[in-house]
Amino acid sequence: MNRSLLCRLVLVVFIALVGVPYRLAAQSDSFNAGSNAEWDRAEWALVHTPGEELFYGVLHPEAALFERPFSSTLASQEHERFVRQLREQGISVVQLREAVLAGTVDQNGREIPGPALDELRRFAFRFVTLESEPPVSESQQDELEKSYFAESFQHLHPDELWSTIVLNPKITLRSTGDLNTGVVADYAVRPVMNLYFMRDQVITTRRGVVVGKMNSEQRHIETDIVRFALGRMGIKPIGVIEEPGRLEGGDFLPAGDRVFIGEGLRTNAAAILQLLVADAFGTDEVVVVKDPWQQQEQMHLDTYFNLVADDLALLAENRLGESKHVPTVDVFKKDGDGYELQSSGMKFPDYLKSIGIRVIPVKQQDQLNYGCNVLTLKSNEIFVVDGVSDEFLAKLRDADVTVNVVDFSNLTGGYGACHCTVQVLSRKQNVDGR
Ligand SMILES: NC(=O)NCCC[C@H](N)C(=O)O
Repeated sequence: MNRSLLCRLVLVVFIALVGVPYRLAAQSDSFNAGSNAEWDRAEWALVHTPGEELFYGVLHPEAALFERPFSSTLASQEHERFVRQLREQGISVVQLREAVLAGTVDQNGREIPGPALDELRRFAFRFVTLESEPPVSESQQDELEKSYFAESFQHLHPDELWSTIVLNPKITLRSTGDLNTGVVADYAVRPVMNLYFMRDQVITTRRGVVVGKMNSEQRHIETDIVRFALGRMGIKPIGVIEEPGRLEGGDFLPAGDRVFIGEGLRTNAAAILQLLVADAFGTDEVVVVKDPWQQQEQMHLDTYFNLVADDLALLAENRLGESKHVPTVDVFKKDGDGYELQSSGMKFPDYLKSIGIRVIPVKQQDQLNYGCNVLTLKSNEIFVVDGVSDEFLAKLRDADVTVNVVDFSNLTGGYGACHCTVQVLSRKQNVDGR
């Protein structure tokens, strides 16, 4: 059986077995999210300046999926400066917190009663857990939650609802018998300390936003938060990845009439199949970059590869030549309503050459210092983090790339840089079509 037939058969069997696991819906008119190519001018971006949730992460970096110890206070300050720089570049930056709290507080910080606040309160309530030690029966638990606890939750200010969402508190009650109020609690939190990596919870294709599914336990609920925020912004996702799919935004790069999607440590074939079946990319070609080297320091495609212009890319040197870490590509082509597998197994650098993309090789030390994780503002203009070598910066400038250097000394401690921290929700297509 030839490959294209096999691929079609897989799609047909998949749909027959599980249905189209993917809800396509029209986008709201109020905000047109969509990104055609990584080198188009960035217009709107969603970010999150880390707050109280990051403090818990820096207490034990490895448990938080972080690279090394750093300060959460200094990381927040660096992020605020970065947001200012993005705005100076003309990008409309939306803070996740502002989107989540939209319509619930006035200019003086007073809460605004109404449907928006009710919805936020209901949403935030899902992020808090109440238990008893020793455990009580289900009906007693219900009673605990529905009456006293739910009532106290009604008094929380939107700021506290936000804290509930990012800290995920768990309260365990113990009786103190007749002493004082008769009860004491132990408090635990499961903070969303990786939330500032706003690239990862969703992908923005030329058709709109798709909500992903995070691979790690620490990041699971982030997609719910971002989805809620998008709703507040009037953005209706065109799809949501379902089990057993895993999709993280760092694996996705739109490139005009094709997209690159990494299949590796964080994103799996099941998610890519769902995206193909639903035509979520809306492109003629889908290039699946299969990573033979799955490890945390190059967890996503955007940690070792990036696009700076329609004919210029960055690629980690240890993904080139005869290295055993060279990825291969599966290339899918649009055929009628679906996609068919056109080729499989070509080496990624050879494929890039075949489509006219020049590669700037990024030395291992520069890759480790997040040299590939640049944010492309428009064709041939990028943000890169401080700490990469002068040699690398010179190579970029020799290739006519305008480079804006930003200080991420603490932020990179979380294992990511400029690209990882920004979800570009819309880019303006270049007039000449490039
Ligand atoms: N796109 C990216 O490469 N994001 C970086 C995510 C870092 C985060 N600590 C993680 O391991 O998921």
